[in-house]
Amino acid sequence: MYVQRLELVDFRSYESVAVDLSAGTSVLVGPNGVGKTNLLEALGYVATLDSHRVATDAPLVRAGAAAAVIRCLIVHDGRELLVELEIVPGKANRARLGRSPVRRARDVLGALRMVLFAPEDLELVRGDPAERRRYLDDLLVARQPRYAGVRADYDRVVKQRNALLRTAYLARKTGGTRGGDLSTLDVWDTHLARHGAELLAGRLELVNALGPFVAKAYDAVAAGKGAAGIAYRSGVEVGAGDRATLEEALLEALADGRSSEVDRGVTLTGPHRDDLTLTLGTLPAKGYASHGESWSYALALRLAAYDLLRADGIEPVLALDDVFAELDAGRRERLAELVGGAKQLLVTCAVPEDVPASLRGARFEVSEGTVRRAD
Ligand SMILES: Nc1ncnc2c1ncn2[C@@H]1O[C@H](COP(=O)(O)OP(=O)(O)OP(=O)(O)O)[C@@H](O)[C@H]1O
Repeated sequence: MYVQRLELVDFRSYESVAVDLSAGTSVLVGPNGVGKTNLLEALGYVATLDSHRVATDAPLVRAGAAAAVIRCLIVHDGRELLVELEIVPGKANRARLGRSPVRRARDVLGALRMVLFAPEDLELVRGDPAERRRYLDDLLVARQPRYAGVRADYDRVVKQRNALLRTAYLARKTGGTRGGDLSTLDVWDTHLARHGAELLAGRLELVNALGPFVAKAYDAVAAGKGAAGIAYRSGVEVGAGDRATLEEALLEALADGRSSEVDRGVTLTGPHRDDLTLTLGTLPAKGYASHGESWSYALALRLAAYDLLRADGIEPVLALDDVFAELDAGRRERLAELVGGAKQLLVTCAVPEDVPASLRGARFEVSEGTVRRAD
């Protein structure tokens, strides 16, 4: 699959821009702050309905504008598919697929498969568990878009269960009598266990499949310095990892933890509290790995995601934001070898010489608000 055209209206720094791309490598060149990452971020948003840089949509809309539009023409198996997203902060996104409106924006997930590596990915190694959960869930959805619905159902249940626990907690704290009714908590436990087990089973299967790809990618990126290993860390006993066992385990854990949840007014059990453990040799990467090792690990996680999708028969778009400036000459060449065969590779850089000659495909010059083909 590859992106043939990207159009943006009032997205980030762009009032209106259109970029015609092709399969193979495209290098987006320009000084710092001119809007190179904004272009990749827009594509990433089409792929995940999320920004890799911000948690809310408001910064994605050009300052002073009310809404942003991303239009993206994708070519997959020789067929063209147009995806259009309108982002209005505080409201649900409006989406079109092939010019027809879709009921929910998440129906566009799967139209564009993309793996984006960006400097922010260092947080995958050094940041909170939420970063690693998002990495897993985005990949889960890229492999099987139905998981977008599973995740949304699970998030809704946690939110409603939390609201119930919180209301009871506040009622108790203020000595009130209203709002302290927890009689529906059992029903919410059942919902949480059902949706949670489905999400958990998906993540466990994913981590199993991903492990060898992470080890291989780290080895390639860091040239044999230590072995990278990943493991899923769950708050419940996962057993064989099948849905029925996980549902039971979650129900049991919810029953065991009921009193502390009621005491604290929040849901403490479930996949929304889990983590992906990253190790280098025998040590955890977080807290132990050097800057360079952490950076290589983050890159390896993205390259592994790319390789796994390819092994599934999905050829995603690969985007590398500002990656070559961080690497010495040897590592640059090795990375170029690893990614050079991508169906579509998008690379950003401030200094064109940082990008190995073997990757010099189409070149685009980015300057404030404009993108110009330069070769
Ligand atoms: N909502 C917005 N409205 C207007 N301008 C914005 C908005 N969000 C970001 N910008 C501008 O976009 C620019 C940053 O663009 P981007 O991050 O794409 O730069 P870049 O070319 O990738 O830079 P670098 O090489 O430093 O990574 C900044 O000048 C910022 O002020």
